[in-house]
Amino acid sequence: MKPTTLKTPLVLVNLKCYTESIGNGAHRIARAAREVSDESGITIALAPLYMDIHPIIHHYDIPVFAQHVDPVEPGAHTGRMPLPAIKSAGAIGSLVNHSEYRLSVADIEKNVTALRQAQMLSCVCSNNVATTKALAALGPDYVAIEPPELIGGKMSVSEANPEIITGSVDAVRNINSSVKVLTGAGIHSGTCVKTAVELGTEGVLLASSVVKAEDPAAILRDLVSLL
Ligand SMILES: O=C(CO)COP(=O)(O)O
Repeated sequence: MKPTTLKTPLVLVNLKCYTESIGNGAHRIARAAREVSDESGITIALAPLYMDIHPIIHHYDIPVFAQHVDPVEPGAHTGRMPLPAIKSAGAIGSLVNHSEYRLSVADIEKNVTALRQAQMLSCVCSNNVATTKALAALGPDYVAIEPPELIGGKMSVSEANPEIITGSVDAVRNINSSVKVLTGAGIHSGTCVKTAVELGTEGVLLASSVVKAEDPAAILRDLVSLL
């Protein structure tokens, strides 16, 4: 089987657990992502709640990541989500170590290795340049640098902390140039996305500006407009 790859630049929307992401809300965002992706030719991937992975792929044919995967083998566990379950639902990869779901280094490594062995994509989240260096050494497909203090806010990482983006891009290139860098936190406009890409990233990981928008297609259109 060929390893999964995604065209860059990548816009990855994390639906988190927002009210707007539940049930029909997830379909509303997926429909918008399909529409804007078709119009623009830009890859828009989603990370929905687990139960929406399969329906979103089935109805909208969009690349889907899980928001998290548990570093456990299938077996006698209760309430966990082993990797083969997200794979069988159709996910092409998973976020790992999101700032809202931090893991130990040992568990991050376990997830990155398991995803690679399953020919799925790992997108490991990082909070600063030092952590980015350690995570890049694990060889994930993506490191997504998201300063936690900017997550969910109105000021984007591209505006507030461009140095963390360039620092992460440099650090990753020095450690493992095959790892792609995404950035996120507060991304809300085409200018934020353009700046992130000009600073050397392969795209963005974002949430609230799309998920909480009255018209998700309009904001997605703006986000990809300068690429
Ligand atoms: O945490 C994020 C994406 O995973 C970023 O969230 P916001 O786009 O809401 O700042």
